[in-house]
Amino acid sequence: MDTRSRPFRSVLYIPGSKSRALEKAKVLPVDAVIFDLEDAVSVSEKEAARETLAQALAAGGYGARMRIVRINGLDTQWGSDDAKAAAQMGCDAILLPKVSDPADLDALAAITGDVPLWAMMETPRGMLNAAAIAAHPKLQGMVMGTNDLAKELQTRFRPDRLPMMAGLGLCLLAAKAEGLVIVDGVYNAFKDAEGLAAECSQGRDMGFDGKTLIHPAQVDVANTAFAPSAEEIDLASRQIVAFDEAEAAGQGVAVVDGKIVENLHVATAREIIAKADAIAAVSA
Ligand SMILES: CC(C)(COP(=O)(O)OP(=O)(O)OC[C@H]1O[C@@H](n2cnc3c(N)ncnc32)[C@H](O)[C@@H]1OP(=O)(O)O)[C@@H](O)C(=O)NCCC(=O)NCCSC(=O)C[C@H](O)C(=O)O
Ligand SMILES: [Mg+2]
Repeated sequence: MDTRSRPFRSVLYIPGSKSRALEKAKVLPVDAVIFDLEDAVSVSEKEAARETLAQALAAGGYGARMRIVRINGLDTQWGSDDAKAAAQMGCDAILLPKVSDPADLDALAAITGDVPLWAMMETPRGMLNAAAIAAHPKLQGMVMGTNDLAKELQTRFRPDRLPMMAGLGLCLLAAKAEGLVIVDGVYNAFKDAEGLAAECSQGRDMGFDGKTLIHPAQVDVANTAFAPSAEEIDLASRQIVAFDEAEAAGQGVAVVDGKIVENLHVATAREIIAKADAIAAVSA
């Protein structure tokens, strides 16, 4: 499936070192998995996790879920070997942490060849260079790293995420300008479904494609928040019908529920229907 036409409502991090979690992902209704070799794996397990992950991916069983491998940074002692190994794992993309400059992606691509790349956006310099990073020819998607960003910015976590907004906004603009997928950061309190739902709702309103997650308990909340609602699908369907009828009658504008519907609204309506169809396809 083409990356832009597949859903990314729920993108679950799985530590590459945890065989049980690697197995569990095969039955979870997630749109994508980030197999992590970076922060979720302790220093003492780095090499073993690389091998465990290679075996899990070789065994397969992840179905339609997009398989993304997050390696350690190339400035670490594991990064280069991770990159070489990930390029042979048959994954769908490789995710590089702490991308601050397009040259970081050049360095990775020199090792990984044609494998599509994703970028963790989580440093102040990365925020400022978001447009240039998004324009990298091998880049397919961006993932917000809001924990690292908070650390670098020395901000406090707030429910409204006000201190993050400049960075989130810059990355969203950059990703949208280049037609990339962009996924929001994690919600750390994985037992707080209400807080997660509020943050997912905010992320959806802002235009993120989905949410990165750290625990299976978070999956249903994200899948619901980032899917078109029944009301949105119903309205989109009626807008398309009304606009088609208006056009057939030689008019450029229709009215639905007291609001005008122009060709740009119909384009959005068609995207909503396409997303609902894509979700139905992966859920079947
Ligand atoms: C947070 C956890 C350490 C909690 O683990 P645990 O105590 O084992 O949870 P449970 O007992 O509730 O687990 C129940 C079952 O679910 C499986 N499980 C747990 N987590 C996952 C997962 N992420 N993927 C798949 N399956 C998972 C358990 O194996 C249990 O299964 P079973 O026994 O068969 O029922 C743990 O959830 C965890 O390690 N989560 C991932 C943490 C992580 O990946 N962190 C790094 C990414 S966040 C980040 O770095 C973002 C970014 O870089 C930034 O800067 O913001
Ligand atoms: Mg991080």
